[in-house]
Amino acid sequence: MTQDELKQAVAQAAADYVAKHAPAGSIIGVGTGSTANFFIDALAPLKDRYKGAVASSEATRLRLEGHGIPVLDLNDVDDIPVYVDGADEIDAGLNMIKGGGGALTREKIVAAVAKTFVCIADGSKLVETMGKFPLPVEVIPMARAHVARELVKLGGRPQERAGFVTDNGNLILDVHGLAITDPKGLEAQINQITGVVTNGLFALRPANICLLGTPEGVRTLG
Ligand SMILES: O=C[C@H](O)[C@H](O)[C@H](O)COP(=O)(O)O
Repeated sequence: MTQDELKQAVAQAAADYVAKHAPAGSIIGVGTGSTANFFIDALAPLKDRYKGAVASSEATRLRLEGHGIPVLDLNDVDDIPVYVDGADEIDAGLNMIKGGGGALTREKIVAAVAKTFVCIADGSKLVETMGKFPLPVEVIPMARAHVARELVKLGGRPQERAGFVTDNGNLILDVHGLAITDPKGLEAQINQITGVVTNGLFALRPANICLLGTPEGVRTLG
């Protein structure tokens, strides 16, 4: 199976999960990225069952609207039963690195509201120790040099993502060379650096389940 076929399989499994667990009339949280895009396509046939979706990025908003799925402002929503999103890396504890597409902050906000976070990923994303994928950190532009110096003190090699601006008007530092043995501790520590908006570790709010695409079928973790 190709990587896209694995992503499609987990996206369909997530749509089936939503159909089973999100009550009719509820609002679905939708992540960002290539795997989340397959999920949006799989969700489209179910759209009349739900009130709409909350999008974790402008790209996701456009794709949802392209399918005729109403997109709601998170400030008008109290309850998101299920949030579905991809990951760049995930470990056995369902901690994740996210933000390869730069949408980490809005993803973290939607995930904070959601009751259940369903991570969808092809098998290549499952790792023993996270950190091979450079950790994205969203930074207020005037704090770039200060935050980079602080990240070096933590043992990382930050690199500005060239020419990239987040949906929130900020920049991304991708931090190379971290072996993340304490994901919760590192997530909290990086978020303490003045000028950091948030970082791509999802360990303080990990996924609740992961639907993992393998050539043998979709495995459920968690
Ligand atoms: O900012 C992007 C998101 O965190 C994505 O969910 C993550 O990068 C995974 O993307 P993909 O499904 O394209 O591998």
